[in-house]
Amino acid sequence: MKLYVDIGNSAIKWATEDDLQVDILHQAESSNLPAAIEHAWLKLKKPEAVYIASVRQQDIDAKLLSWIERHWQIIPLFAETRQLEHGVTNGYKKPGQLGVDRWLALIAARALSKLPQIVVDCGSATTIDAMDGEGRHIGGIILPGLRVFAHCLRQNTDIPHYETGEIGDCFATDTASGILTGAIVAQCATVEKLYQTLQAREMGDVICVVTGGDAELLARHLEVSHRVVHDLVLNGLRLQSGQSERTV
Ligand SMILES: Nc1ncnc2c1ncn2[C@@H]1O[C@H](COP(=O)(O)OP(=O)(O)O)[C@@H](O)[C@H]1O
Ligand SMILES: CC(C)(COP(=O)(O)O)[C@@H](O)C(=O)NCCC(=O)O
Ligand SMILES: [K+]
Repeated sequence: MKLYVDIGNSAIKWATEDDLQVDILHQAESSNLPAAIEHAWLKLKKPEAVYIASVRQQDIDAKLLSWIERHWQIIPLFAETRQLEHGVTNGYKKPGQLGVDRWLALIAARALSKLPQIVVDCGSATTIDAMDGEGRHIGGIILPGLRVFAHCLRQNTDIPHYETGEIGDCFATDTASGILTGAIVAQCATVEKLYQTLQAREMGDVICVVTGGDAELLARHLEVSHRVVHDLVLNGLRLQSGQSERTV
């Protein structure tokens, strides 16, 4: 059994080879590792290999690494951002600077379609990357994710306490809804802008793939056609680890 692990700034996600065949993804908060995974991982059959993609600090990775060594006597392999892999060329000036989660999402997206693509990952940050029909990553942007967006406002203003908001149209009529709607509208409008820019550049069809913890929420409000793929990063990790492409 192979275990694939994606450590983001908010959540740790994991899946076995079998889980990925049927789009199952498990998750826990990534703030308290390894305690957050211990209960679930102790129930797993001992894996023959563990592959990790992490955008967290090295001491967090190190704690998980020693848990894995202690319980399963194996040393996990860490994914890395590359210059060229699975038909995708990294567009960053310094390729290694691109987050490994973004890189893996790109190679998984390329395995899904050879059309030009916008790849959106809605997590702690929302990243939006563009890739042309030749698999060239053109570049992308980083926005605060939906939660961070609201958190930033609370941290930097004396905005009075507010309850949960709802999204109606663009014109919210209470504080909570104004903040939530602001975050969603800002992100959707940005995705749409990059989509249209790529469409004009490529002069043809473009597809949009959305992943990450807030994918469904954002997707509900996106006006461009799109597809939600929850396990995009884990599928990229699986590809980098040497497994063949899967038709998702
Ligand atoms: N059950 C859930 N538990 C925690 N966060 C969730 C859940 N469902 C959706 N979310 C949202 O997903 C976000 C985390 O998404 P994720 O892609 O895992 O982020 P990251 O890769 O940065 O860890 C959270 O900020 C939250 O808004
Ligand atoms: C942009 C990110 C913080 C996103 O992290 P996430 O929301 O998945 O936790 C991460 O991909 C990262 O640290 N990237 C390095 C900088 C870059 O990609 O340019
Ligand atoms: K992200």
